[in-house]
Amino acid sequence: MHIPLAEPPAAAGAEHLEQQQAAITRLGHELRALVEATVRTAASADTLHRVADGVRHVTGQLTGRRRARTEIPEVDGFPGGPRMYSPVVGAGSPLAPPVRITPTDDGLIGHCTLGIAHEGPPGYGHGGMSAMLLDELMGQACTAAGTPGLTVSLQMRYHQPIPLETPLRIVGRVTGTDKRKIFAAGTITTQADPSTDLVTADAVFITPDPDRTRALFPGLEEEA
Ligand SMILES: CCCCCCCCCCCCCCCC(=O)SCCNC(=O)CCNC(=O)[C@H](O)C(C)(C)COP(=O)(O)OP(=O)(O)OC[C@H]1O[C@@H](n2cnc3c(N)ncnc32)[C@H](O)[C@@H]1OP(=O)(O)O
Repeated sequence: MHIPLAEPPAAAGAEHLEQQQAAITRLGHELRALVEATVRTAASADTLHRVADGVRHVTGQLTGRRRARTEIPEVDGFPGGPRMYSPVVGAGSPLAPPVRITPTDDGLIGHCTLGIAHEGPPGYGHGGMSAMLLDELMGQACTAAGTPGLTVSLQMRYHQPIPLETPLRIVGRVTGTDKRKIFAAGTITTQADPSTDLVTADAVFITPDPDRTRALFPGLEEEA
């Protein structure tokens, strides 16, 4: 079983997928604005109840077919393609900052800004968010290197707090491989001061064997 990295959407239907992705991105943007307003507001209880009623009404409009748990959305490519609903990079996810990733000669660089919704200590990023950002960047670096894998070990080191509302730079790169094991490293700095590490991480990823891959991801299309 050979699993190819995801290709961009085929020409037929590409326009439909682009329209879907644009709409998903727009809704994600509005939802993130709602989340930001929600965690910052000092509105009265009456107002909060009224807004909650409105949100419940809006949620009720997302009717129709719902995707199954293991289904890969048509707008996504896995592994190696867009992940519209990822809690890290997904433009459609209100949970995601979202991180924008670009390749480099040595791995991947991600850019994002964390908001108050990602707060741990007052004014600073939640340590779990840092782990999520680095896990994603290192995981995607494995995929970009042609060796996609699942995290089996994640070692975090927190050197300085991550400032909120400050553009961040997240680096992920593969440092070695040993059969199905891929070793990776990552750092978070501010964009303004990329030489001062705020958080660093080392991780081990494993490419599941073909039987495990089929069992874990039944939605993956196989290539003969
Ligand atoms: C192509 C298919 C798609 C692939 C996937 C793509 C995903 C693309 C997502 C990209 C973006 C997501 C980025 C976020 C990444 C997540 O969030 S991943 C989610 C969190 N991780 C998980 O849920 C993984 C849970 N773990 C598992 O399911 C199983 O451990 C795995 C990964 C399937 C591996 O199981 P296994 O194949 O039975 O592995 P096993 O034979 O026990 O061990 C293999 C080798 O690794 C070693 N090993 C095992 N555990 C460890 C460890 N903790 N430390 C060091 N070595 C270890 C073993 O000693 C063994 O070594 P050797 O004896 O061969 O030298």
